[in-house]
Amino acid sequence: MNLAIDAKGLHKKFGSYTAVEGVTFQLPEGKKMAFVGPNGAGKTTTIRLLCGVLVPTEGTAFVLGHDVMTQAEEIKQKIGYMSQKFSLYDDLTVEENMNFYAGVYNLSGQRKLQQKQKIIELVGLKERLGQLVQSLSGGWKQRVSLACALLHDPKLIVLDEPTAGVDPVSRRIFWNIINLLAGQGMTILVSTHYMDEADSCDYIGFVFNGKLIAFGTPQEMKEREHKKSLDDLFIYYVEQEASDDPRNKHIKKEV
Ligand SMILES: Nc1ncnc2c1ncn2[C@@H]1O[C@H](COP(=O)(O)OP(=O)(O)OP(=O)(O)O)[C@@H](O)[C@H]1O
Repeated sequence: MNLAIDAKGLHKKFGSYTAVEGVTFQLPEGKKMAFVGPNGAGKTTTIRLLCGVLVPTEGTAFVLGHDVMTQAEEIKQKIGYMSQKFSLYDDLTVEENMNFYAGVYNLSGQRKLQQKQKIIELVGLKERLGQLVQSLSGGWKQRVSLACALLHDPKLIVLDEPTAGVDPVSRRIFWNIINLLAGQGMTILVSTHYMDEADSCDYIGFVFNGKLIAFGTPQEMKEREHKKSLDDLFIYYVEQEASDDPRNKHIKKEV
């Protein structure tokens, strides 16, 4: 089994604050995984560690066989990363944004043309190419951002809350594209607050207080803990974690 991600004991401190604490998991190639957790739990920081954007304080991680400590540039060239804020240029058109990202990934000539054409079709952007990004709705911005992250044919795409604040129809269209890519063998890591999105993934990691408090397939976790839904399962894990940690006694009452 080839691993797309192999993380062991990842820690990240900002000053004296620990944002990520001992994150360990393995994601096989070709699988879909969701990080689920409340705001501030450490999902984005973990994602940024795995994408080679942040350097871990402790621990190791290999992404597509590359070490996050020493081969961050190789990782950035091989993965597609869609950050929470979409990282698009508002005052450029859709196509100009795609051209910019083609440059970032060193695409030129025939290959650039072919890749652009393929992705425009996949994501359904043909009618929007000349439109300024600032005039697009959130759903369209999300699709343009995905298109930019796919231009270089990455084997792994990492999506940080891609559907936050997006309408249900756009959310459905977006997931149809993601599932098409997964069907073609692409590995997907996505962070989300939507349990239905997480439930459709092969693996789920529940993140709370900087820790990966549970990891597994949705089915096996629900069966193991005798829970009907992911909501119940998540609350169960958070309560357990909170009751183990005297600093979190209040959480038990709140959830
Ligand atoms: N550069 C930084 N400097 C200091 N603290 C940071 C920095 N980046 C993140 N943090 C803190 O680390 C914690 C984890 O943040 P992170 O963005 O990873 O959470 P998250 O689970 O992605 O939350 P959200 O769902 O709101 O995006 C938060 O308390 C945040 O304020």
